Amino acid sequence: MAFTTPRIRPVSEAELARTQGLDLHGLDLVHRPRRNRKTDWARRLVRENTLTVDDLIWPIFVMNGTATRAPIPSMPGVERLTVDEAVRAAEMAAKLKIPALAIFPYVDPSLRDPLGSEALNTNNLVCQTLRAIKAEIPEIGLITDVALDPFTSHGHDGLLEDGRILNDETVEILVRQAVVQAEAGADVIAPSDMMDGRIGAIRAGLDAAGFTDVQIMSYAAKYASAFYGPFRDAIGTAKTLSGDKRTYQMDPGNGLEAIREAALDVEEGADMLMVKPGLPYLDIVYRLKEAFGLPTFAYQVSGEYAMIEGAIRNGWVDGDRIVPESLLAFKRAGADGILTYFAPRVAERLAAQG
Ligand SMILES: NCc1[nH]cc(CCC(=O)O)c1CC(=O)O
Ligand SMILES: [Mg+2]
Repeated sequence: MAFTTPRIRPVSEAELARTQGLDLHGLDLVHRPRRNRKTDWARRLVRENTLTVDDLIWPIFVMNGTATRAPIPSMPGVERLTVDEAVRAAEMAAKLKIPALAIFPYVDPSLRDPLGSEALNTNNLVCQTLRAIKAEIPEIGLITDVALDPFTSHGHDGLLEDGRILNDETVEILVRQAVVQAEAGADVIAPSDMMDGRIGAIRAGLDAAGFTDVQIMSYAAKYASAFYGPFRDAIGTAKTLSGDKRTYQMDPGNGLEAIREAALDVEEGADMLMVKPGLPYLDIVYRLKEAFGLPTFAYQVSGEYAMIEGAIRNGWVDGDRIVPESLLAFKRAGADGILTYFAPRVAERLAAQG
């Protein structure tokens, strides 16, 4: 029989240390921040920021056809939806109380041309989706992307001439695109093109067409980022894009420039600001919220989604915890809401928690 030392009472770690010759003294502390973390109720009581379903905007991808969902390989768990499926998704989102959807089209390649003409077709995929959702689920907010990249054969957000992006000519088309979207039922116009002067021009165009109540959420600080890779797979521009977008999207090294860009958009009439990408640019979210105090949003973009979801699917991180933590970080930085592909999953969890 193995010999075991009988224990009269449990020995604390501190006592054990003492028997081994370590002399431990208490600290004479007034401040012990850990007191506020001692229990779950105390932690909840002092928590500065929380994530709620009201913080979520769900970006969805739409395509032609009926009753079909097509997986996007670089965004596991995300699918392109035909318009009827998008209506079902909107219904599910409204049930979960997600405030708004952001709509992005996969435009049939045969409809793409150098001018992005299909963007102005009043019956294009975006307009069809807007009308279909508005008819059935009027209570959900609909945000549309203003930029030409889903519609151009070269994959750029604006018009190209000898490899140069034509700023002012592009803005003229974007104004018409915004009006076409507003006519089809868009509640919020979100220009993601980064042309100079487009916010003021779009505001004037919307007002002249009678859409004074349509809001503008400006992608005020949008960086030229590799984190958009999977999105370009989703809308089918990854292969066609000629060159890169560094003459209009911002240099990742710049912070002060984001404040100047946002100041112009505020002056030109933006109702809300957005920063994109999200987690790698939280300093920009913080700075814009501090500087302008406008409703400020962040886009947790496709590449961020792919990184997190890829790690979850490999079992490397705990998805139930890492997703809400990543979104809470945006709130802490000052964001009023987050565009995230995790929106329905998070909304479901929040609803289950009550
Ligand atoms: N106007 C383009 C646009 N609108 C939203 C995204 C990216 C969103 C994401 O990566 O999830 C992009 C990509 C780009 O600029 O090439
Ligand atoms: Mg600008």
